[in-house]
Amino acid sequence: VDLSVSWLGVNMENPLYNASGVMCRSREELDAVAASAAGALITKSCTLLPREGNPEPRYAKAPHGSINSMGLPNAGYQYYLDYAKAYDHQGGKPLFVSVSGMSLEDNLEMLAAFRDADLPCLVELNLSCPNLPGKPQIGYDFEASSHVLSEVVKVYHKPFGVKLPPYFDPVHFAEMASVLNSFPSLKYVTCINSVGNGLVIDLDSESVVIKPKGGLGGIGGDYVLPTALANVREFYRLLDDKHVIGCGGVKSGREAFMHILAGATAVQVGTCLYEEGAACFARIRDELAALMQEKGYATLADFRGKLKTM
Ligand SMILES: C=Cc1c(C(=O)O)[nH]c(=O)[nH]c1=O
Repeated sequence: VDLSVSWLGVNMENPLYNASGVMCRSREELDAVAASAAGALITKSCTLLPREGNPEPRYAKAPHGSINSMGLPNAGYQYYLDYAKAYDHQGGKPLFVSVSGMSLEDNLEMLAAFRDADLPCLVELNLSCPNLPGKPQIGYDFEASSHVLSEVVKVYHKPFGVKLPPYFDPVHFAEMASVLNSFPSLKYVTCINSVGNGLVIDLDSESVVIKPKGGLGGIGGDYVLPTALANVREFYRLLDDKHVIGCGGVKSGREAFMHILAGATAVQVGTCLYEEGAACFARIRDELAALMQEKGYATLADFRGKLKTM
């Protein structure tokens, strides 16, 4: 079976890569993803200046997934720009850079810097960080999203992507799709970011499990798979001439297959990568290949977006 996928000028030997935020804050972590069986790699969302992030513990494993309120800890955009400048784009795997400025001005300054560097990597604007105390997720404000994107495309003229929060209402899917469709250079969306502000309680200690925000944090893992699949499917259906990248609940070839069946061009792994390490990519890749073999599919295109309805 052929697991390769080529899209937006990038060629991936398989559709799997890390979810932004997991195993991608330092060059050592990024190199580990590049050295693994992953088909691509994406950086931790970056801000204008380095950030320590929220107080620890800020990540916890939960019975069916994870909770995090990292608070956007990152080395600052220059660090990832330098990594992208030094990266072997020809021989290496596709590199994506995630940008999540603390303000529109910061985002525009970072995007201008990536524009001027004229690198082959694709830039992804994060509209959905749920863990900055006092900062609403841009993606939940359709007018704000439209304004931000209008300003972004004035500065950044190359194809780019956005990381979206999960939506839970058909009207919201339609509204956000309408906003996104008005930006032709926006060529892909990644669905979904963590399901924001969940609360995991430890019964023995009768306590929350992370320190920031009274224990509230973004939820990932098995808990979010149905929501992730719905977002992939709805945006696959509603967006014109854009790719959808699936993220959420992928821990085996099965969920990767589901995301692609729902329409995903490629698939990211977050919680499972955090817990299992980079070996998960070879395992999930082989499981996906076996499933395709079993079902008689030779390529991803044979079943991409072909979810049956009743
Ligand atoms: C960029 C910040 C994010 C963070 C974080 O750094 O807290 N966690 C997430 O689950 N998603 C994010 O988008």
